[in-house]
Amino acid sequence: MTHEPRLRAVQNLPHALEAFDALTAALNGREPAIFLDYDGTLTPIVDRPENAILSDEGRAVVDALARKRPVAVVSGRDRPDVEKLVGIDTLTFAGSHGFDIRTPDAGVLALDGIGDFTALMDEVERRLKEGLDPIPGALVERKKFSVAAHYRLVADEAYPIFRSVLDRLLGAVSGLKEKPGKKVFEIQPAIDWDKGKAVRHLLGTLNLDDAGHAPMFFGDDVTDEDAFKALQEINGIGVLAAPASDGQSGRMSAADFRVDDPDQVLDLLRRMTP
Ligand SMILES: O=P(O)(O)OC[C@H]1O[C@H](O[C@H]2O[C@H](CO)[C@@H](O)[C@H](O)[C@H]2O)[C@H](O)[C@@H](O)[C@@H]1O
Repeated sequence: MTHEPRLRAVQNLPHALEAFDALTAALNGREPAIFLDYDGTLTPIVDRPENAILSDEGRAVVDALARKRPVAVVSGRDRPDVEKLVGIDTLTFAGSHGFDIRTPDAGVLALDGIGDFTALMDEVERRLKEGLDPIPGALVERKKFSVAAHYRLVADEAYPIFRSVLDRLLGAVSGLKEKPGKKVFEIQPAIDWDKGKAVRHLLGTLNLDDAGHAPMFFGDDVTDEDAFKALQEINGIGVLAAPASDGQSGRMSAADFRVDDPDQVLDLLRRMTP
Protein backbone atom coordinates (compact mmCIF):
# COMPACT_ATOMS: atom_id res chain seq x y z
CA MET A 1 0.00 0.00 0.00
CA THR A 2 1.38 3.42 -0.93
CA HIS A 3 1.71 5.78 1.98
CA GLU A 4 0.41 9.30 1.31
CA PRO A 5 2.94 11.70 2.85
CA ARG A 6 1.66 14.20 5.36
CA LEU A 7 2.78 17.65 4.24
CA ARG A 8 2.66 20.81 6.32
CA ALA A 9 3.49 24.43 5.59
CA VAL A 10 6.98 25.14 6.91
CA GLN A 11 5.74 27.90 9.22
CA ASN A 12 3.42 25.40 10.90
CA LEU A 13 6.18 22.96 11.85
CA PRO A 14 7.00 23.06 15.57
CA HIS A 15 10.42 24.49 16.35
CA ALA A 16 12.50 21.57 17.64
CA LEU A 17 14.38 23.61 20.26
CA GLU A 18 11.23 25.29 21.59
CA ALA A 19 9.23 22.06 21.42
CA PHE A 20 12.01 19.83 22.68
CA ASP A 21 9.57 18.00 24.97
CA ALA A 22 7.44 17.09 21.96
CA LEU A 23 10.53 15.81 20.17
CA THR A 24 11.45 13.73 23.20
CA ALA A 25 7.89 12.39 23.28
CA ALA A 26 8.14 11.46 19.58
CA LEU A 27 11.27 9.45 20.35
CA ASN A 28 9.14 7.50 22.80
CA GLY A 29 12.12 6.01 24.62
CA ARG A 30 13.89 4.93 21.42
CA GLU A 31 17.52 5.74 20.74
CA PRO A 32 17.83 8.26 17.90
CA ALA A 33 19.75 7.10 14.83
CA ILE A 34 20.84 10.35 13.24
CA PHE A 35 21.12 11.05 9.50
CA LEU A 36 22.58 14.41 8.54
CA ASP A 37 22.51 16.31 5.29
CA TYR A 38 25.56 18.57 4.74
CA ASP A 39 24.91 21.78 2.74
CA GLY A 40 22.37 24.06 4.36
CA THR A 41 22.15 21.74 7.37
CA LEU A 42 25.64 21.47 8.84
CA THR A 43 26.97 24.51 6.93
CA PRO A 44 25.25 27.64 5.68
CA ILE A 45 24.58 27.95 1.96
CA VAL A 46 27.35 30.00 0.32
CA ASP A 47 28.08 31.17 -3.20
CA ARG A 48 30.43 28.39 -4.24
CA PRO A 49 30.36 24.70 -3.23
CA GLU A 50 34.05 24.64 -2.29
CA ASN A 51 33.47 27.40 0.27
CA ALA A 52 30.97 25.43 2.38
CA ILE A 53 33.37 24.49 5.15
CA LEU A 54 32.27 22.79 8.35
CA SER A 55 33.45 24.78 11.37
CA ASP A 56 35.73 23.13 13.92
CA GLU A 57 32.94 23.56 16.45
CA GLY A 58 30.47 21.87 14.07
CA ARG A 59 32.86 18.96 13.60
CA ALA A 60 33.29 18.66 17.37
CA VAL A 61 29.51 18.58 17.90
CA VAL A 62 28.99 15.83 15.30
CA ASP A 63 31.95 13.87 16.61
CA ALA A 64 30.73 14.06 20.22
CA LEU A 65 27.27 12.88 19.14
CA ALA A 66 28.71 10.05 17.02
CA ARG A 67 30.58 8.72 20.05
CA LYS A 68 27.20 8.15 21.74
CA ARG A 69 24.70 7.59 18.93
CA PRO A 70 24.64 6.12 15.41
CA VAL A 71 25.35 8.99 12.98
CA ALA A 72 25.50 8.98 9.18
CA VAL A 73 25.88 11.78 6.64
CA VAL A 74 23.63 11.60 3.57
CA SER A 75 24.61 14.22 1.02
CA GLY A 76 24.12 15.26 -2.57
CA ARG A 77 27.86 15.79 -2.81
CA ASP A 78 30.32 13.29 -4.13
CA ARG A 79 31.02 10.88 -1.27
CA PRO A 80 34.79 11.46 -1.05
CA ASP A 81 34.15 15.21 -1.12
CA VAL A 82 31.70 15.18 1.80
CA GLU A 83 33.84 12.66 3.70
CA LYS A 84 36.75 15.09 3.46
CA LEU A 85 34.65 18.11 4.41
CA VAL A 86 33.19 16.41 7.49
CA GLY A 87 36.50 14.81 8.40
CA ILE A 88 35.27 12.19 10.88
CA ASP A 89 36.28 8.78 9.60
CA THR A 90 34.16 6.74 12.00
CA LEU A 91 30.92 7.89 10.33
CA THR A 92 28.90 6.24 7.57
CA PHE A 93 28.65 8.41 4.44
CA ALA A 94 26.21 8.37 1.55
CA GLY A 95 27.15 10.62 -1.37
CA SER A 96 25.59 11.47 -4.76
CA HIS A 97 22.16 11.76 -3.05
CA GLY A 98 22.47 8.27 -1.58
CA PHE A 99 23.69 6.40 -4.68
CA ASP A 100 27.16 5.85 -3.21
CA ILE A 101 27.34 4.53 0.36
CA ARG A 102 30.32 3.56 2.50
CA THR A 103 30.24 2.36 6.08
CA PRO A 104 33.37 2.03 8.23
CA ASP A 105 32.69 -1.70 8.72
CA ALA A 106 31.31 -2.85 5.34
CA GLY A 107 33.16 -0.46 3.02
CA VAL A 108 31.43 0.69 -0.19
CA LEU A 109 28.03 -1.01 -0.46
CA ALA A 110 26.86 -2.75 -3.62
CA LEU A 111 23.31 -1.47 -4.11
CA ASP A 112 20.77 -3.52 -6.08
CA GLY A 113 20.02 -1.94 -9.44
CA ILE A 114 22.75 0.69 -9.16
CA GLY A 115 25.32 -0.28 -11.73
CA ASP A 116 28.22 1.46 -13.39
CA PHE A 117 26.92 4.74 -14.75
CA THR A 118 30.37 6.21 -15.39
CA ALA A 119 30.00 6.44 -19.17
CA LEU A 120 26.54 8.06 -18.87
CA MET A 121 27.73 10.60 -16.30
CA ASP A 122 30.86 11.30 -18.38
CA GLU A 123 28.59 12.14 -21.30
CA VAL A 124 26.43 14.41 -19.11
CA GLU A 125 29.50 16.19 -17.73
CA ARG A 126 30.94 16.71 -21.21
CA ARG A 127 27.72 18.13 -22.64
CA LEU A 128 27.07 20.35 -19.63
CA LYS A 129 30.59 21.76 -19.64
CA GLU A 130 30.40 22.42 -23.36
CA GLY A 131 27.10 24.30 -22.98
CA LEU A 132 27.59 25.97 -19.59
CA ASP A 133 31.27 26.91 -19.52
CA PRO A 134 30.64 29.99 -21.71
CA ILE A 135 27.94 31.27 -19.28
CA PRO A 136 29.52 33.49 -16.60
CA GLY A 137 28.84 32.12 -13.12
CA ALA A 138 27.59 28.68 -14.23
CA LEU A 139 29.32 25.81 -12.43
CA VAL A 140 29.38 22.15 -13.35
CA GLU A 141 30.11 19.82 -10.43
CA ARG A 142 30.78 16.18 -11.22
CA LYS A 143 29.89 13.54 -8.67
CA LYS A 144 30.13 9.78 -9.21
CA PHE A 145 26.38 9.31 -9.82
CA SER A 146 25.27 12.85 -10.52
CA VAL A 147 26.33 16.03 -12.25
CA ALA A 148 25.23 19.31 -10.69
CA ALA A 149 24.58 22.36 -12.84
CA HIS A 150 24.76 25.36 -10.50
CA TYR A 151 23.24 28.75 -11.39
CA ARG A 152 23.56 30.67 -8.09
CA LEU A 153 26.10 33.02 -9.72
CA VAL A 154 24.39 33.21 -13.12
CA ALA A 155 22.82 36.58 -13.99
CA ASP A 156 19.02 36.50 -14.33
CA GLU A 157 19.30 37.53 -18.01
CA ALA A 158 21.51 34.50 -18.72
CA TYR A 159 19.26 32.01 -16.93
CA PRO A 160 17.15 31.11 -20.03
CA ILE A 161 20.32 30.13 -21.90
CA PHE A 162 21.49 28.12 -18.87
CA ARG A 163 18.15 26.34 -18.75
CA SER A 164 18.14 25.64 -22.49
CA VAL A 165 21.45 23.76 -22.14
CA LEU A 166 19.83 21.41 -19.63
CA ASP A 167 16.71 20.96 -21.74
CA ARG A 168 18.86 20.12 -24.75
CA LEU A 169 20.80 17.56 -22.74
CA LEU A 170 17.65 15.90 -21.40
CA GLY A 171 16.17 15.80 -24.91
CA ALA A 172 19.29 14.27 -26.43
CA VAL A 173 20.43 11.71 -23.86
CA SER A 174 18.07 9.07 -22.53
CA GLY A 175 18.16 7.38 -19.13
CA LEU A 176 18.45 10.58 -17.12
CA LYS A 177 16.37 12.34 -14.46
CA GLU A 178 16.63 15.88 -13.15
CA LYS A 179 16.29 16.92 -9.51
CA PRO A 180 16.11 20.57 -8.53
CA GLY A 181 17.92 21.87 -5.45
CA LYS A 182 19.00 25.25 -4.13
CA LYS A 183 19.99 27.14 -7.32
CA VAL A 184 21.10 23.85 -8.82
CA PHE A 185 19.81 21.09 -11.04
CA GLU A 186 21.14 17.60 -10.45
CA ILE A 187 21.28 15.28 -13.45
CA GLN A 188 21.21 11.64 -12.35
CA PRO A 189 20.63 8.16 -13.80
CA ALA A 190 16.87 7.62 -14.12
CA ILE A 191 16.57 4.93 -11.51
CA ASP A 192 14.23 4.76 -8.56
CA TRP A 193 16.66 5.75 -5.81
CA ASP A 194 16.86 8.78 -3.57
CA LYS A 195 17.93 9.87 -0.08
CA GLY A 196 14.85 8.24 1.45
CA LYS A 197 15.64 4.86 -0.07
CA ALA A 198 19.29 5.27 0.96
CA VAL A 199 18.29 5.93 4.59
CA ARG A 200 15.96 2.91 4.63
CA HIS A 201 18.75 0.78 3.18
CA LEU A 202 21.24 2.06 5.73
CA LEU A 203 18.93 1.33 8.63
CA GLY A 204 18.97 -2.31 7.58
CA THR A 205 22.71 -2.43 6.89
CA LEU A 206 23.54 -0.84 10.23
CA ASN A 207 21.04 -3.02 12.14
CA LEU A 208 19.09 0.03 13.24
CA ASP A 209 15.73 -1.05 11.80
CA ASP A 210 14.26 -2.22 15.07
CA ALA A 211 11.80 -0.93 17.64
CA GLY A 212 14.61 0.39 19.82
CA HIS A 213 15.77 3.01 17.32
CA ALA A 214 14.13 6.19 16.06
CA PRO A 215 15.60 7.27 12.72
CA MET A 216 15.98 11.05 12.52
CA PHE A 217 16.85 12.95 9.36
CA PHE A 218 18.10 16.53 9.37
CA GLY A 219 17.92 18.35 6.03
CA ASP A 220 17.10 21.64 4.35
CA ASP A 221 16.47 21.09 0.66
CA VAL A 222 13.79 19.63 -1.57
CA THR A 223 15.90 16.50 -2.11
CA ASP A 224 15.73 15.94 1.66
CA GLU A 225 11.95 15.68 1.43
CA ASP A 226 12.43 12.15 0.04
CA ALA A 227 14.07 11.23 3.34
CA PHE A 228 11.40 12.98 5.43
CA LYS A 229 8.70 11.09 3.53
CA ALA A 230 10.50 7.77 3.92
CA LEU A 231 10.80 8.32 7.67
CA GLN A 232 7.08 9.05 8.00
CA GLU A 233 6.46 5.46 6.88
CA ILE A 234 8.55 4.02 9.70
CA ASN A 235 7.70 6.34 12.56
CA GLY A 236 10.92 8.32 12.17
CA ILE A 237 11.40 12.02 12.74
CA GLY A 238 12.33 14.67 10.18
CA VAL A 239 13.89 18.00 11.14
CA LEU A 240 13.95 20.71 8.48
CA ALA A 241 16.57 23.45 8.68
CA ALA A 242 14.59 26.42 7.39
CA PRO A 243 13.27 29.62 8.90
CA ALA A 244 9.49 29.88 9.24
CA SER A 245 9.55 32.44 6.49
CA ASP A 246 12.47 32.36 4.03
CA GLY A 247 10.91 33.81 0.94
CA GLN A 248 9.73 30.39 -0.23
CA SER A 249 6.18 31.17 0.79
CA GLY A 250 3.92 28.18 0.64
CA ARG A 251 6.75 25.66 0.90
CA MET A 252 5.33 22.40 2.16
CA SER A 253 7.41 19.83 3.98
CA ALA A 254 7.11 16.25 5.19
CA ALA A 255 9.36 17.08 8.16
CA ASP A 256 7.98 16.89 11.71
CA PHE A 257 9.96 19.73 13.23
CA ARG A 258 12.11 22.60 12.06
CA VAL A 259 14.97 24.74 13.26
CA ASP A 260 16.00 28.01 11.66
CA ASP A 261 19.49 27.29 10.35
CA PRO A 262 22.70 25.22 10.69
CA ASP A 263 23.62 26.94 13.99
CA GLN A 264 20.36 25.69 15.47
CA VAL A 265 20.95 22.23 13.97
CA LEU A 266 24.17 22.13 15.99
CA ASP A 267 22.32 23.40 19.10
CA LEU A 268 19.82 20.58 18.71
CA LEU A 269 22.55 17.98 18.16
CA ARG A 270 24.31 19.23 21.31
CA ARG A 271 21.05 18.87 23.21
CA MET A 272 20.61 15.34 21.92
CA THR A 273 24.10 14.25 22.96
CA PRO A 274 23.86 12.31 26.22
O1 LIG B 1 22.56 17.07 0.14
P1 LIG B 1 23.49 18.18 0.53
O2 LIG B 1 24.64 17.72 1.36
O3 LIG B 1 22.76 19.33 1.14
O4 LIG B 1 24.08 18.72 -0.85
C1 LIG B 1 23.21 19.38 -1.78
C2 LIG B 1 24.07 20.11 -2.78
O5 LIG B 1 24.88 21.00 -2.00
C3 LIG B 1 25.87 21.76 -2.69
O6 LIG B 1 25.23 22.80 -3.41
C4 LIG B 1 24.50 23.69 -2.59
O7 LIG B 1 25.38 24.28 -1.61
C5 LIG B 1 26.41 25.14 -2.16
C6 LIG B 1 27.29 25.61 -1.00
O8 LIG B 1 26.54 26.26 -0.01
C7 LIG B 1 25.75 26.29 -2.91
O9 LIG B 1 26.76 27.13 -3.49
C8 LIG B 1 24.83 25.73 -4.00
O10 LIG B 1 24.12 26.81 -4.63
C9 LIG B 1 23.82 24.76 -3.40
O11 LIG B 1 23.06 24.14 -4.42
C10 LIG B 1 26.73 20.88 -3.55
O12 LIG B 1 27.58 21.68 -4.33
C11 LIG B 1 25.93 19.92 -4.41
O13 LIG B 1 26.79 18.99 -5.02
C12 LIG B 1 24.97 19.14 -3.52
O14 LIG B 1 24.18 18.27 -4.30
